Amino acid sequence: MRPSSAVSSAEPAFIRLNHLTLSFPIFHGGARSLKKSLFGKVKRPLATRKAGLTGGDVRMSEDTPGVVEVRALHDVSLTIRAGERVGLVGHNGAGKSTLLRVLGGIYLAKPGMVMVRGSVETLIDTNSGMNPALTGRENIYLQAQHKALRSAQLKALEHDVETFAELGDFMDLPVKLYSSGMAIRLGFGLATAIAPQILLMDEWFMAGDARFQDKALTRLAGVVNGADILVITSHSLSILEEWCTRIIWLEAGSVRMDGPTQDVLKAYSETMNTHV
Ligand SMILES: Nc1ncnc2c1ncn2[C@@H]1O[C@H](COP(=O)(O)OP(=O)(O)OP(=O)(O)O)[C@@H](O)[C@H]1O
Repeated sequence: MRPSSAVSSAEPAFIRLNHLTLSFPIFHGGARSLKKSLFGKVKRPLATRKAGLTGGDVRMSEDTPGVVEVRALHDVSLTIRAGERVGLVGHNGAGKSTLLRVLGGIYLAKPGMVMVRGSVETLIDTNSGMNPALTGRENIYLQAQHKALRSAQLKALEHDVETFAELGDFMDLPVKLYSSGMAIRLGFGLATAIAPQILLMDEWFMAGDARFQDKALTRLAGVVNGADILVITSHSLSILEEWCTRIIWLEAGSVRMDGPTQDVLKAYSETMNTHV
């Protein structure tokens, strides 16, 4: 099975976010010492600190009194249409992975704030969509079941993933015994076997060994060509330059710049260079 044909759908893929804000509560009112150390001296949200360094905004919740939260995304509005290859950049903790997880339905946002149309495949967590108690092969069968593949398609999927992942005997051992690199091989092979309309990808796939990275990039090219929309987060500007038509630069959970790849990467690099 070649990773090229997108799952057919009557309508082109489409993503829209409307004023999306997403926060993680980090402790409740009882934990006074942490609250005191965070807010005791400044008496105002740490959001007022110099932006663009690390993490989202640590602040007192406006909705739940006494709760401190990390605001990972703040008032993010954007539209991504079929044919766009979007890269997410930003400092550590800027909100890139959180945004990917929202688009992948892993974090739930309020209805009306997130609209995703089209089949979605995520390359976000090494084990996402896999049952660690099952063998690699059984996980392939599980995916085939979810996708309602017929017997011949299942055989093709099994052959394709097995050949790509090169796990040898481990294909018939439980995934929980795999190293992280081995889990990536299987997860990547499975997620890229049938191109979705929307591919959401974190840079973790680069964690494989050098040979795997070459194979992964070749395979990915097929998937990207088959998918309507790619959203990828990476700290590698060369990968983003190569793969993306548009870059969204996140800073402390907000969109700082959104535009053509060259323009945004230039501005981003200049700012990053002045921070070091
Ligand atoms: N499950 C969670 N619980 C609490 N806080 C979280 C959680 N996930 C993310 N955060 C916080 O949300 C903010 C954004 O994190 P996120 O992982 O989206 O950043 P990122 O841009 O992907 O960073 P990196 O480049 O380091 O991978 C960070 O401040 C992080 O501490």
